[in-house]
Amino acid sequence: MTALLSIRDLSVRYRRDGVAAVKGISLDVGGGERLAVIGESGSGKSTLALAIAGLLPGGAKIGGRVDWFLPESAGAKASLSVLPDISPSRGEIGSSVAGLLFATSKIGEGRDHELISPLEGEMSGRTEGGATERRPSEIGIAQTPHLGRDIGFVFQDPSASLDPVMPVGKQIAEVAHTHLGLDWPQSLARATTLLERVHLPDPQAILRAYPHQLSGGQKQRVAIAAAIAAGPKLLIADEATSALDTIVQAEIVTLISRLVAEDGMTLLFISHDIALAAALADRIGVLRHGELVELGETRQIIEEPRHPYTRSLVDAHLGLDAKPLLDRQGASA
Ligand SMILES: Nc1ncnc2c1ncn2[C@@H]1O[C@H](COP(=O)(O)OP(=O)(O)OP(=O)(O)O)[C@@H](O)[C@H]1O
Ligand code: NI
Repeated sequence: MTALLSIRDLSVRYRRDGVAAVKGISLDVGGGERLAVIGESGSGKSTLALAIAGLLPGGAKIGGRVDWFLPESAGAKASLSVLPDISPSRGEIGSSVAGLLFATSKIGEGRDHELISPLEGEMSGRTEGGATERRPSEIGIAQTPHLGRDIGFVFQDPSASLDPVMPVGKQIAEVAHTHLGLDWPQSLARATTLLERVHLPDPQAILRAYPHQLSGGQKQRVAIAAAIAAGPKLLIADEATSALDTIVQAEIVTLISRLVAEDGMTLLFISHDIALAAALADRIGVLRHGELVELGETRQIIEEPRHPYTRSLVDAHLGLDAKPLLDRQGASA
């Protein structure tokens, strides 16, 4: 399996004097694989996801590196420029959750050296006012991802990623328009197709609906449609089903699984729920207090966990529910 991205010795500290939220994580994510990362609240799952997507807040201190191996047609070559890049849109990303999915900024540009400084320095990507101080790249030819185009990000709360005053069809179409260069009628047609693909009833009506007119599950389907609208290589779902009831949760997991297979995407599925992770992942990584304590094939993690903590997660689940973890299937999506 060819790696899509390679994470080496990644550490993130939100505060200079604070403990690291993730510590020394090394991990390769293969192209087309479905990797779940599980762990209890506060174990660093979101921090890892945000670091990969280049979405950590400006004050975060990052060590280690993340290298991407995007196909020629996708990621732009890393910029070796050391000129300051003053980008207002980049500043917005740190401050606003709404619109992340639709961010048009080239968040990844030149980021291989910004995101992960070889020194444990301040993250240089977003200083106040959006000014960027560039460091010469350590990596040189590595390619860098753009949020929206190369990475689709689905958050736990769909309301946070959808604009409340814009019809959802327009929000999805904008992603296609921005990243694929489609004209507006083509972008709207793509939005309609995507609404069909996420199994929303009456796509023509939903196209014109506002987020508040949709249920939580429907909003999450819209958020997923927007996340995949530009055909990203990597889909990151961070607790994307946690706010939904069990049945809708299973439907959304099945939906994500189908879309990932259909589009040949790589999936990073973040969850505190080992059963959900087992239902769709090829491999599972277990985070505890910011460290990756175990990483293995789903079957090995469930049937022969090596780390005592993984074992306790599996046992705790089996104690609650006798259904074998590996035999679960999501409901139809
Ligand atoms: N913006 C932030 N500023 C300061 N500390 C933070 C910030 N975000 C997260 N942390 C801290 O970093 C650690 C890891 O948090 P993170 O959100 O990555 O965990 P998580 O596994 O995603 O948890 P959850 O399951 O609750 O979403 C926690 O101690 C958390 O309090
Ligand atoms: Ni989280």
